[in-house]
Amino acid sequence: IRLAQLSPLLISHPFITLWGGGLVRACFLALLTLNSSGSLPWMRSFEGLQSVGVLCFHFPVYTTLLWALEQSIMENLWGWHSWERVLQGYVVTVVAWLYWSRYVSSLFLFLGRSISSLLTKTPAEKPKDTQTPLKRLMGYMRPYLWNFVFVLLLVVLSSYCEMAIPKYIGRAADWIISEETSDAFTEAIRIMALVTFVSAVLEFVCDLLYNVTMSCIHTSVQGAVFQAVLKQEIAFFDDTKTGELVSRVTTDTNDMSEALSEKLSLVMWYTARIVFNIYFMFSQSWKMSLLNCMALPILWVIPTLTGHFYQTIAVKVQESLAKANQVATETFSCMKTVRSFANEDGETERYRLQLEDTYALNKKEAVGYATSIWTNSMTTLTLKVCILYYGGTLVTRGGISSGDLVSFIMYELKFASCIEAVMHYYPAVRKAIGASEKIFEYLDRKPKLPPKGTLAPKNLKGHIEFKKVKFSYSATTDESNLVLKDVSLEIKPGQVTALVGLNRSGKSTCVKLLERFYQPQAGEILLDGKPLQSYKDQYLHDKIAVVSQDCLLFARSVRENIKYGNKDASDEEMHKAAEMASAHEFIMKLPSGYDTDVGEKGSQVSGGQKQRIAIARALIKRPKILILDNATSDLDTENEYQVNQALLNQINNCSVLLISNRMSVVEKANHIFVLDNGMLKEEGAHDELLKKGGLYAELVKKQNMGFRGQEVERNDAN
Ligand SMILES: Nc1ncnc2c1ncn2[C@@H]1O[C@H](COP(=O)(O)OP(=O)(O)OP(=O)(O)O)[C@@H](O)[C@H]1O
Repeated sequence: IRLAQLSPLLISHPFITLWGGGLVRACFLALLTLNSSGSLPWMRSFEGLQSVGVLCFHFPVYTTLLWALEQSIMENLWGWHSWERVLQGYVVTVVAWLYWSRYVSSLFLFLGRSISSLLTKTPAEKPKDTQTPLKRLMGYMRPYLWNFVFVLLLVVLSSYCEMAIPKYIGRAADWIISEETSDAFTEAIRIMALVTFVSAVLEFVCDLLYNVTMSCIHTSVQGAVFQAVLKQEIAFFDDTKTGELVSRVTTDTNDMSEALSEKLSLVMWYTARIVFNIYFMFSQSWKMSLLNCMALPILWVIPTLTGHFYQTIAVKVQESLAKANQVATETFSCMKTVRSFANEDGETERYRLQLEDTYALNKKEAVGYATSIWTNSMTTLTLKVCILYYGGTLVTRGGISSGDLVSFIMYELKFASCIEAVMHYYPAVRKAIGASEKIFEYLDRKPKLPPKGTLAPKNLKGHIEFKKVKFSYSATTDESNLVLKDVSLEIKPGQVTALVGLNRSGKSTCVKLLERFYQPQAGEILLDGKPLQSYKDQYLHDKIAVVSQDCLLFARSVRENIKYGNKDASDEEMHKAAEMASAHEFIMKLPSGYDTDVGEKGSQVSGGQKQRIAIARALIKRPKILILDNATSDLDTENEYQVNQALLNQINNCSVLLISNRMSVVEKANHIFVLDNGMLKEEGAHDELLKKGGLYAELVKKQNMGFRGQEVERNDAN
């Protein structure tokens, strides 16, 4: 190249050599890249070829720009093949490659997705797995499209007005320096005052409209996430911790909407200001503006890289915070257990360890933030010094007026602060988008439920049949994992059927299958001869009422708890249900009767009272099938017997499935099924089973012996 440059043909045309050399080098490298079998796939990609372009043409472009700015270019024209320049070329190419691969591609993706999501009519409720968080967010913004169009218009107008002010300051400065006519000065001041006022009013209206719109979007996203979580199958709740769910629905959506309402609006404002800033700068002095713009790519690369870093780290911080929340939620909800084991220090330690993890991630985040701010300040500072120096020389040469320089310096200062602001807020917006990924994960998750049923017959007999049902909580159907093994049983209409067995034999699992919380892996469950899944979900839950051992009450009044899911029920119906559950009497003695708040999880009432309220809650539905799964276990033997008897006597025309560990309670049942380790061992009436002398008889015997043993012990103690 050096020899060619010095040849008699080219020595008088250094510019042609510069550009021609770049072109030859680009063609040669591109050919090599595309034809060589050893080149890497990314090199053959569009980004790879772009990088070749940057490597070969950045220097001719740079030199030409310097020439346009009337700067000395002799050294560049004759020294572009030196090793320093070659090295500099590779450094610039690496930076450009990072810039292209991270920023430009994401910008194109952003624009493409934004436009397509705004134009396509796919409703936000029907997400596709491939949709990115950003596209999903745009989906929620679509109903407010016109609000956003109006906001954008206001942003443009107000930014234009704001950016016009330095121009009139420059004019006023020119008047002060020349002291010609006062008209120009007063006109400049008048226009300045007017545009300042208009800009302020527009900004106010815009902020108001934007924030109101964003709060609407926040509410709808939060509602949708909550609804999506509630729609999931029960197994999802078994696997996902409550703290994590709460964190996703509240903290994450709040963080996201906060960042999007505040930070995104600032990014929008400052971007519009940058655009008008550039416009006014070029109208003041295109040469100085060109110099200013040469620094732009460097100013953009930094936020892009830090933005990407933030996005990745934000997801990790969210996960870590969700885990810490889980520890806190679990500890507070089991506070009595924690206290009774005096394990406050243990729980504090667990929480501390989790917070340490979050702290480590926050430190990384802080390093990224500090680096981006520092590099940004350094670049803008250097740029300011260059502009002042170059502007000064232009004024002395008479290229521009002093007022123009004053305006330009003001534009330059604003430009720097706008770039700084975008750099500051842009990573936060990316971070919010990163955080929203997890939220949309829940929205996108399709519940693993069977197809919806359609049956809702007016008259239901309440006849249930289990036919060779096999079930395992894990996906595998290995014999060792099966909780129910070929269970066949029948609950006849209007009869009391009991299910007994040792702990963990699968009794409650049968109930969960009846409630359709899980699906059997083999066999089928029939209700009035039709498969259970062919019934409508709401219908099924109206007809089947379950009172289980862990009957949870909500932190609301007794009235609200009994009418839960049946808020239209009358007070008479509520009283009747409470009487049937032997609850009316004690409820009336509570401080505010039916309006007494039962406290969190029913902490303000005793275990037995809780269970009676839960029974009333089930009876108010007037169910066709009533399942009592150890529903009265918190009552003493005497009370349990009484409540059960009262219950069974009053319920007419209703199939009852009774699960109890007390044999005295089940002995009155019409039919008894005995489960052992997930298998049906025996069935029959109480007397038949006793005579048989099998597992049931053994259970009865052991319980009687247990009671007698306790009595003997008590007598001995007395
Ligand atoms: N959500 C679940 N996920 C995984 N395994 C479970 C789940 N619920 C119950 N199991 C397991 O299924 C088996 C049967 O439990 P199930 O609660 O049906 O028995 P049970 O006879 O009602 O016991 P108990 O009388 O103690 O209430 C047990 O081994 C239990 O650990």
